[in-house]
Amino acid sequence: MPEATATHGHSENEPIRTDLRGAPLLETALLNKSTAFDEEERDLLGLRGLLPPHVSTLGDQVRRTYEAYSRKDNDLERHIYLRALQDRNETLFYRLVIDHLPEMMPILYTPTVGEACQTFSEIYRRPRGLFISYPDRDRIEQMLDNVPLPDVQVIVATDGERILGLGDQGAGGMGIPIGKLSLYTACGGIDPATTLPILLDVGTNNQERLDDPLYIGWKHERITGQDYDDFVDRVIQALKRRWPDVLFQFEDFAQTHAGPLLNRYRDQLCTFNDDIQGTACVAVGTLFAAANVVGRRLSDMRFGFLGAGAAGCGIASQIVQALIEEGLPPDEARRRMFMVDRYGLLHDAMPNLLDFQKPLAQPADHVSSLGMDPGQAIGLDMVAEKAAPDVLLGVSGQPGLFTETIIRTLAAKHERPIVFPLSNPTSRVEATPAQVLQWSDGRAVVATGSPFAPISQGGKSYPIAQCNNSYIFPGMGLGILAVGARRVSDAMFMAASRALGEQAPALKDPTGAILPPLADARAVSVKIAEAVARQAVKEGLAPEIGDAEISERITARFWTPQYRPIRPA
Ligand SMILES: NC(=O)C1=CN([C@@H]2O[C@H](COP(=O)(O)OP(=O)(O)OC[C@H]3O[C@@H](n4cnc5c(N)ncnc54)[C@H](OP(=O)(O)O)[C@@H]3O)[C@@H](O)[C@H]2O)C=CC1
Ligand SMILES: CC(=O)C(=O)O
Ligand SMILES: [Mg+2]
Repeated sequence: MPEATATHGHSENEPIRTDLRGAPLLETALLNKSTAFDEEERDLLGLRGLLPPHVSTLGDQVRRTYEAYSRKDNDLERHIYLRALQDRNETLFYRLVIDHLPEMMPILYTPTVGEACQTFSEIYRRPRGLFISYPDRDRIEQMLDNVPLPDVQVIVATDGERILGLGDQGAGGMGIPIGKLSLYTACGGIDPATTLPILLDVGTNNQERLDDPLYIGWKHERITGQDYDDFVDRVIQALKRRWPDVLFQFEDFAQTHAGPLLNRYRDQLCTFNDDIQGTACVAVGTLFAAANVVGRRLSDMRFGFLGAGAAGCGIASQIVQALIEEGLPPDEARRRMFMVDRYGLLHDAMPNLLDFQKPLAQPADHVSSLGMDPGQAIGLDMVAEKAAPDVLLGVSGQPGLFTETIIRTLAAKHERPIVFPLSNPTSRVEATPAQVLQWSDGRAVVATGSPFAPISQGGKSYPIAQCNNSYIFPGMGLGILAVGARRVSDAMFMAASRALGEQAPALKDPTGAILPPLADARAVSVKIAEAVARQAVKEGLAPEIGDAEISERITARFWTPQYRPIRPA
């Protein structure tokens, strides 16, 4: 008998039946109501005396926990508090988080989740999710048997090698799947009983972690090559056998693995890579809105990138597709992309381009025609000067590389430069919004990957949009599950980008924000889910159902934190 099963799709008054009694029930986070168990439940479920006599409401509990949360003196302590609450009482955790989403998102997610991953071994309290460690590779089926809630519908998995812009965090990377799945529920209405965070523990090359006596992971250098591929394949095949329809999200894999794993598995199961595709999707959605603010079409613009890795190339590929859909020939669309990586601007005369970078490399003769020398490493400052991109995106994971000179150069060439320093966490941002606005005299349209407070400058306040894949994946998951999509296509991501772009306040008022407020995240996810689901049906990736039924299904499975009566089985 599972501890608790999926609770979506039922009316608020329909009882949940359980065999659990007394203390074990209070220990079961998905069923625990703590002081909100009513008199009848206390008698029927062996709780009398285990709780103080006053029966609280969920609202009382939210007030109590918010006060306790507010008393913590730093963000990591607030993170620890929220995670402990999640492990104690999930309904209350989600009610609290949803009621304070703009305030708590930076605590549960970037930037604080980065610190939580770095300190994961010290702040570890209770088990959550599945650690599949390389030495256990012959026991994967057995480990899957141990998953407490067997109705798994969404998995987020990482191997911890590229955690935000913080590099290899080994098993501490588990903080990311836990955080992302919390957002699936808080922002996308995915029933938490159907989610499973997974950490693929293949070792770590982070010496600090290896030297740490408290490190919770496998103390071994990372396995690589065929051993790595075989291990990941074993896990994925076992997951497919157990949950054939599961949505599997790859998260924070290093560049060497991110693209190859996606390409290997995207036609084998319902899967996507959030850093490649989710990031591309939110960036393109935000660019649709930004283009509206500056009163131009994307297909009239050029795009400069710092960082031609998983995120950078993912974003560029989807922008190319958007430009093609606006009418540009594919070659011309690609010539609009200026991808600057560690060794300079990518062009086709460069040796050692990675396979996924090749389609985005500039023709060397085009580079020359713009006055740049393909025989030399071409830096971003040169690209800013000679190619004059209208849009500059930062996905390098390196702080401070959007220098004053670069931003001033772009601001001299464009009335409204669009500048998105997207690297996470906050400590890795390529330039702060305050810098970008200062160096562009307040003319730049800015969005960042991590949250920043509004900037006041020259008597004006500028809201800073958080262009983060968290706007996308919750709605993506909701749409996929609602119609039972078998695969995740690029066109489904494009539909999500358009649905996001259409919700930008800037569409109605060009001085408005380019992304909807975080407080509206649940409504935004529903719109994205509808668009994604419709696209899946259109492509034959989901059963043929009409728009009205799609909306009904999304509403029916949208999970809301509320206490339902609990009764003995
Ligand atoms: N806002 C959002 O929603 C998202 C933001 N991100 C952020 O984007 C960043 C990158 O992620 P991802 O693409 O997956 O990582 P990758 O490692 O795949 O890509 C980073 C790229 O930047 C290059 N790079 C490193 N240093 C420099 C430099 N000094 N100049 C130019 N290029 C450089 C790297 O080269 P090399 O490999 O040689 O080091 C690599 O190609 C991270 O900080 C991540 O948090 C990612 C996903 C979503
Ligand atoms: C947001 C995200 O997925 C990242 O920074 O990796
Ligand atoms: Mg990520």
